[in-house]
Amino acid sequence: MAEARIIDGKGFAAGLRARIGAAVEQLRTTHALVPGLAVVLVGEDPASAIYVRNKGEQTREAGMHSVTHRLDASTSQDELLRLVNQLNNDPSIHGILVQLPLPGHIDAQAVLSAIDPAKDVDGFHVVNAGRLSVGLPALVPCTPLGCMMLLKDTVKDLRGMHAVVVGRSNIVGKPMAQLLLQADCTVTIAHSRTRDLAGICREADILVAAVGRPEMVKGDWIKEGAVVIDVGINRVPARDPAAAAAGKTRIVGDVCYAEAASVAGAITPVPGGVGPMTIACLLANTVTAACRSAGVPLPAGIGL
Ligand SMILES: NC(=O)C1=CN([C@@H]2O[C@H](COP(=O)(O)OP(=O)(O)OC[C@H]3O[C@@H](n4cnc5c(N)ncnc54)[C@H](OP(=O)(O)O)[C@@H]3O)[C@@H](O)[C@H]2O)C=CC1
Ligand SMILES: Nc1nc(=O)c2c([nH]1)NC[C@@H]1CN(c3ccc(C(=O)N[C@@H](CCC(=O)O)C(=O)O)cc3)C=[N+]21
Ligand SMILES: [Mg+2]
Repeated sequence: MAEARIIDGKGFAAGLRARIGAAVEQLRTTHALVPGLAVVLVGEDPASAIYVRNKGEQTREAGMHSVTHRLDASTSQDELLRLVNQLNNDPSIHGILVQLPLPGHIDAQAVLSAIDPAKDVDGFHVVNAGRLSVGLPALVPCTPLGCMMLLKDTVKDLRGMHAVVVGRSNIVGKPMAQLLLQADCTVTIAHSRTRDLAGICREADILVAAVGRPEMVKGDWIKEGAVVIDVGINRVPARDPAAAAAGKTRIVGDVCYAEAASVAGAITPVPGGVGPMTIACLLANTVTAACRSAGVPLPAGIGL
């Protein structure tokens, strides 16, 4: 069997950002509309700090307005809610993202519920989750949206395919399953209590792994020719023992890539697969939110 086709999320994301940049330029010149994104980071989590910096840079590169609020880890829930409320009422801001995880003393659900659903570019508010599940226009969570764009680009006709999603979180697994269902896939959602996970995965034409366990999905869990979307971002010790001893790390997915690549028909790498799509879709959602708030038609080429 030939090696799997590598799904180039990094390249696809660069193309999407270019289309977003062109759309932003159009909105500015024809509607005097500049989409604005506010990212809120509470505390010092180093991984989160990198993503937040990338989000700010890529937002500005696309010609959008970008603000980042870095708050101390000791910030109270009330202070955070006040900031969210201020951003809800700021007409220059069309999208609000509060980086997760939040420190333990803050109720994340209370904060997410305080975001104006029209500015909820993460798509985590119950109003957007509900709209997605009943098939109304919604802001769709960025990671599943990005996975879906890659799938539609990879597979000609998704209808009737058996999609298995491993993971049922509100931010990845559940909305991913909703989007696959909307695309007429037959969807199985697996999780930590699923019996015979390997056997169920082996039935998948499309396998989405969003588990958070390094290289859990093995090559013999994958059907010959299946499309594998690896959402996992797991930091593990560097391959070189000396480097590992010095604390160096590398990133791997939830799928054992080396094994999977000789069985699958197509697969996303980690890094360079789903991750870059997540940030590009955040920019896309911000443009979508800005257009809806201004009553301007959505630009073509930046959605599903
Ligand atoms: N590329 C990107 O842009 C993004 C990547 N991620 C990455 O995706 C992964 C998943 O993230 P997220 O959904 O937030 O994680 P969560 O921890 O919220 O959810 C993990 C899910 O996996 C299930 N699970 C855990 N262990 C097993 C197991 N042994 N067998 C089967 N299922 C299992 C859990 O089941 P149960 O519900 O029963 O506990 C749960 O539903 C992480 O690696 C994360 O870093 C996340 C967001 C964006
Ligand atoms: N409110 C909120 N929304 C999120 O969307 C959100 C969040 N909180 N908390 C953390 C997770 C994780 N996440 C990623 C974004 C980009 C990459 C990414 O760009 N990855 C690159 C680089 C990986 C690297 O080298 O670090 C890649 O996979 O190629 C990964 C993961 C968004 N998340
Ligand atoms: Mg990736």
